[in-house]
Amino acid sequence: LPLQRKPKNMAASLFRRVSQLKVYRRKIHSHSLSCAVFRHRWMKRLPVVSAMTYYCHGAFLPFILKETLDLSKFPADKIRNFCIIAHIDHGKSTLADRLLEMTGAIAKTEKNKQVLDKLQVERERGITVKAQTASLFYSHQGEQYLLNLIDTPGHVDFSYEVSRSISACQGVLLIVDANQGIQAQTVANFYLAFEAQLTIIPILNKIDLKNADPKRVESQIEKVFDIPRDDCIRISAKHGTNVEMVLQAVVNRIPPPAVSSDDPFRALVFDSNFDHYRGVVANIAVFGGRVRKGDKIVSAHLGKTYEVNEIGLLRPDEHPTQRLYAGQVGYIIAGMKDVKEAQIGDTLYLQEQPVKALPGFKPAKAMVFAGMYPMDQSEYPGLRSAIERLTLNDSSVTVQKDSSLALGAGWRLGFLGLLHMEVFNQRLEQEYNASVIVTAPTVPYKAVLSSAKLIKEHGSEEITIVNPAQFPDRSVVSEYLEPMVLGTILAPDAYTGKIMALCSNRRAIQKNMVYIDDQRVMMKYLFPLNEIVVDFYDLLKSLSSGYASFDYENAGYQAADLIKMDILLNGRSVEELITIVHRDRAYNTGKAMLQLMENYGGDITRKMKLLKRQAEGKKKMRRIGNVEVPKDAFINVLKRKDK
Ligand SMILES: Nc1nc2c(ncn2[C@@H]2O[C@H](COP(=O)(O)OP(=O)(O)OP(=O)(O)O)[C@@H](O)[C@H]2O)c(=O)[nH]1
Repeated sequence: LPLQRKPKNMAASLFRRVSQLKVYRRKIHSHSLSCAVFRHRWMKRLPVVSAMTYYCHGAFLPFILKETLDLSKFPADKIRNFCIIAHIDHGKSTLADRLLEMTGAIAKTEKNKQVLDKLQVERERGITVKAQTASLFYSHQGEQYLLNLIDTPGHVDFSYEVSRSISACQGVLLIVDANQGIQAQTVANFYLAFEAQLTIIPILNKIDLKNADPKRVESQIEKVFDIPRDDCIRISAKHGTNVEMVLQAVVNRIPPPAVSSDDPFRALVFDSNFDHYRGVVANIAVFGGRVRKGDKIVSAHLGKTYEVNEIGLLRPDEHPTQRLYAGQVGYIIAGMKDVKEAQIGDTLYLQEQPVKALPGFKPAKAMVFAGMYPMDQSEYPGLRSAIERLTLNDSSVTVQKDSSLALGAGWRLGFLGLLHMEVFNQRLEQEYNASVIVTAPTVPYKAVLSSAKLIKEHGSEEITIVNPAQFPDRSVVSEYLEPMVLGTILAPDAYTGKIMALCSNRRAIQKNMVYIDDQRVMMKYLFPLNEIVVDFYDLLKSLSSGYASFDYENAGYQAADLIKMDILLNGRSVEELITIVHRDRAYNTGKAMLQLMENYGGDITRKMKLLKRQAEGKKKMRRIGNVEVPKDAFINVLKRKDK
């Protein structure tokens, strides 16, 4: 490719030259980071050439990568698979950017911020929602290494993504903000990696900050995780300080995957996406043997056979290769039409060489349920297809049809947590232009049935209740159970009193309390999930002036004195307002909901007068029992949202 002085001319000349080539998949932008993959028509038998162009500080840096990049040069001992884990905002994505730049996977430019955060919600909220993978080439002491980096989300709702990323790795970079120190998710993520017996490299980030206190944070790491302080690497991901040391530590400290290319092929599916043109793109970690284009592979879960259409590395964009070998991490496209065919945790093997499936993952369990309805019933088909398409890429969302007298036909969706639910909602709106009504979230309660007839009907003694309206009557139940979580709170000790009062108000039982240094306390509490799902985190943050952090893990079910609370409007129970509450909470919860109704009361009379004059006024009312309530008021009560 020719290099000319002016970037614009360069772009024009590049476009002229590639006009003979078939543009393959990617759009070309002349003024932004552009990545184009071209397939040469008259060189069919030769390797397909991928040209990547980068617009960087006013100059193009074109270079060519061959699709036939010979991955056999990277036997398992030259491979390191690792992920980055940390508390939210401690700098995972920023460090990932630096690692990508230093190994030449992306160009060094202001525009390339958080390149692994691809979704619009990720960029807007500044959080990582979906784990991403990038293969990096790194040369160390005269040897070439292939480093596979998996960037993971930090928020508790997405810890499922963390655990499955961990399963494809031998080591982790545990990042801790040198100013904030260890936080609740640092602890939770540490244990995920520790229990999986991965090598843990502690990294203190943001040492450039004025208030950074790496010494104090190193002693926290020593005390809480029992990792020698000398193992810590002090860096500034923002400025690139000492990031080279991180790469060296990855090569020197993390063991290579213990696999062999001579074994039969088997690969673990650790993530999958749906592409409308090419079907399912599955991310795999090869645990043995090798695979190439044209191979017939079988998915252990469904026993279905597929032909491999394309395989390759993620850098972080897809880069096709001829083969993938044991120890390597990449993607595979094999004509699967539905993400359910590439289940996360599934094993792929060659048709002619069946192998034992790898231990997969426990499926993600929905912990928060809410009703979702179209604003108007005429929008139902559009919303249905939007939900179907979005769940194709997020298999942790559960979907059940539901209907309501006031809101019409809709769905009851299950999410991993409240943020997960909000993100899903935001994606529906942004990516599919759908407007939805979401009802107040509830948690999955259980009931142990005592009636033989009902046990027979349900096929089991225990049933899960995700819709409060279906709460079985006490006369047929021997016991109600509620989901519990073990919460970890880290905060400066000045707030301990306030935090303890908040927790006891939420029916929590203290399990443990330790000082991690002379000022910070770590507390463990057993909480009913229902008590923390909506506003606990916000309250905790505000009463600790933002200093407390919180994380939780599932802790099974416990018997609870639950009741079903009906709300009567003009003497009739309204199905949508039925709530499951702990007996002690019933009065206050009921009062709060009525208060909300009352707050909208003024609006109701005002709106009634207004709407009477409008022909379409009727449409905006919902007939509930024998009372007409403006739709807005009703929806806001359902959402438990005050004016
Ligand atoms: N001063 C300073 N700021 C940093 C450094 N590294 C990251 N940051 C800033 O910290 C904020 C959070 O960084 P991210 O990389 O988005 O954090 P993250 O851990 O990936 O966050 P999640 O993906 O949401 O979990 C951003 O505003 C970064 O610019 C650093 O070394 N020094």
